[in-house]
Amino acid sequence: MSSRPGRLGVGIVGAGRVGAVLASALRATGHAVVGASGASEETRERIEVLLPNVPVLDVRDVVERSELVLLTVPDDVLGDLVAGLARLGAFQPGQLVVHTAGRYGVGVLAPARACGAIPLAIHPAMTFTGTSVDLSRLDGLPFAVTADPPVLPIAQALVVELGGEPIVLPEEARALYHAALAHGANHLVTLTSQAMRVLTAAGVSDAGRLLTPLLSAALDGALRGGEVTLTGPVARGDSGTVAEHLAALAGIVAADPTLVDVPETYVALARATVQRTLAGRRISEPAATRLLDVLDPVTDPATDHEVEGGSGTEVVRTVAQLRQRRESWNQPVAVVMTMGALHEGHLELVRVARTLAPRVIVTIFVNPLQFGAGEDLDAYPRTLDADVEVLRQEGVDLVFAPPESEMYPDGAPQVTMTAGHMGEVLEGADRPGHFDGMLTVVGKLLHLTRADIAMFGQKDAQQLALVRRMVSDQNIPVRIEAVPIVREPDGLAMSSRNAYLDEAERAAALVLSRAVAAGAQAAADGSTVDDVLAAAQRILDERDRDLVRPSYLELVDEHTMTAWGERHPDGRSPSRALLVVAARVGATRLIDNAVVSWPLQEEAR
Ligand SMILES: Nc1ncnc2c1ncn2[C@@H]1O[C@H](COP(=O)(O)OP(=O)(O)OP(=O)(O)O)[C@@H](O)[C@H]1O
Ligand SMILES: CC(C)(CO)[C@@H](O)C(=O)[O-]
Ligand code: BAL
Repeated sequence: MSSRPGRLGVGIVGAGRVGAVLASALRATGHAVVGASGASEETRERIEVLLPNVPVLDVRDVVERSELVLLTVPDDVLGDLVAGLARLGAFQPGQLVVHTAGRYGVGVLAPARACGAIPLAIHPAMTFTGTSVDLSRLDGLPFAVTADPPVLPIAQALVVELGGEPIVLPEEARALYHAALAHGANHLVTLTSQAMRVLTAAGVSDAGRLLTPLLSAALDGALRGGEVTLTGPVARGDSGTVAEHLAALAGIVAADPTLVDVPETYVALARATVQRTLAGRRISEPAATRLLDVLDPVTDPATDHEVEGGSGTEVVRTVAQLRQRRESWNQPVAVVMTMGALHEGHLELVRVARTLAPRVIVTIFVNPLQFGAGEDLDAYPRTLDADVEVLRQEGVDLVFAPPESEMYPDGAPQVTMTAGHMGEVLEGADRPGHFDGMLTVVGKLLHLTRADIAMFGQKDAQQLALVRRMVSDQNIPVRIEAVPIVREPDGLAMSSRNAYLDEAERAAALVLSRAVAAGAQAAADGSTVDDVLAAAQRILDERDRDLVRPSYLELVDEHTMTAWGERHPDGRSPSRALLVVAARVGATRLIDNAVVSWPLQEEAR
């Protein structure tokens, strides 16, 4: 027991790093350490070094012999230990029972309190090595202190005696307090070692030396000034750089899978950084959206890696990643360009592509350039996860699903494609600029994928014709393959926009496929151009006029999109033409068409 007045006999249960250091500090202030318990060899050694001549006793003896019991066991065993000691009757009235678990207040000591002991919780906000080096760290060190109000001064005095600075915390704040400390300190270690591992992978021999000034300055800045001291690509809204980082990190993970935790952490922290810089109004909402797009889950190179390893379908989000994958292939490549929300029509393009080339790339990008003001850019269905899943089942090699910032890093491009007159008729008349935007992105995607073959659906016939024309006018080295329209069993041409239709609209929409089918039948029966149009028009006239507002119904040349009547005012029939129709069904714009061909004798007429 204590030898000098006011000094206490201190017992220490679980002489781990913290316990041994605190007990040693108490001893230095004149308290007697009457016993320590510790099962492991390491603990015993620590007791010998930091607490020489202190007897190693079993737990119960330590508690029974001391006026101040320091419980420094792991958080998870503390509750059971206290309850067990209480059951054994080891605690005494008036005894100070102190624990040092950050996460708990004094509630966990309730069984000791029930025995008349005085429960106190003190937690040094420090990481300890368990050696004498730690003793100097106690000087001025903040300690969280929790105790019942009447005995709070005892806990505070104890901390002051240890050289620390007591910071009083209510019982209910302890878990948050401890979460904040663990997040800040422990995760800082994880983060720093990740940065060191990546630098080592980049060939830097002394990563610690390289990082020390920067990380010290960053930490110092953050502690003094908070988030406003943030620098770097997120704070600048530089999504291109972030995308480049992700691509580079994906590269090192492919070379060394033990680094797989790094891109995951990068993405999580970059997301949080975006949110904070946005909240602090340091970046604009569009800049934040661009950054978050780049950081979308599938951008996570770790996920890419899994996808690649798992099934052979890889999802990439950046131009750099696409180029890297593409360069590793020597075989012919077919590309299927889509805006996602995939359906059987798209899958038919994929299936045909697979028969034409050993490698298939599918691009998924809702291209803002081809949407006019007031069109459905924002509402356009985006179902990336489901799309990737079906493409995986189709055995697609690569899915390129870039965020907008990858395709247009500087916003809308300055130099673009122009469709010319052919882009101003039919769809182009209703959607000014649509085909310019479409051709611009198709051109880019052809360059990026360096595809040998590109698949386009006959459903978007004017698009198909324009792409062929661009490829020819611009000498782009690619073969364009058209795939016939895939229809629902009742004839409706499949389209991602069909998802917008309600039941009544869905039924009313059938009038489009029925109209072009009627025209095609009339041509097969040998009718004149006018009669073919009239047959289609008759069906269109039967439409539900509240729901269907036709935009055009025309017979055109499938390569030039010029109306057949314009070219042949005499009404002579061609051998083959395209019957195209468009209408708004409710608020949804739908298109359809049919290739119509006349019997040979009609052609000769
Ligand atoms: N029913 C279909 N049959 C054949 N090809 C199709 C069909 N639907 C779309 N495609 C083709 O798939 C490619 C990608 O088209 P997109 O992603 O725009 O789909 P969509 O269903 O046409 O969507 P939207 O609702 O915008 O018309 C294009 O080449 C398009 O012609
Ligand atoms: C070809 C295309 C993918 C370009 O955005 C788009 O117009 C489409 O989905 O048809
Ligand atoms: N389906 C063609 C692309 C578009 O409508 O924007």
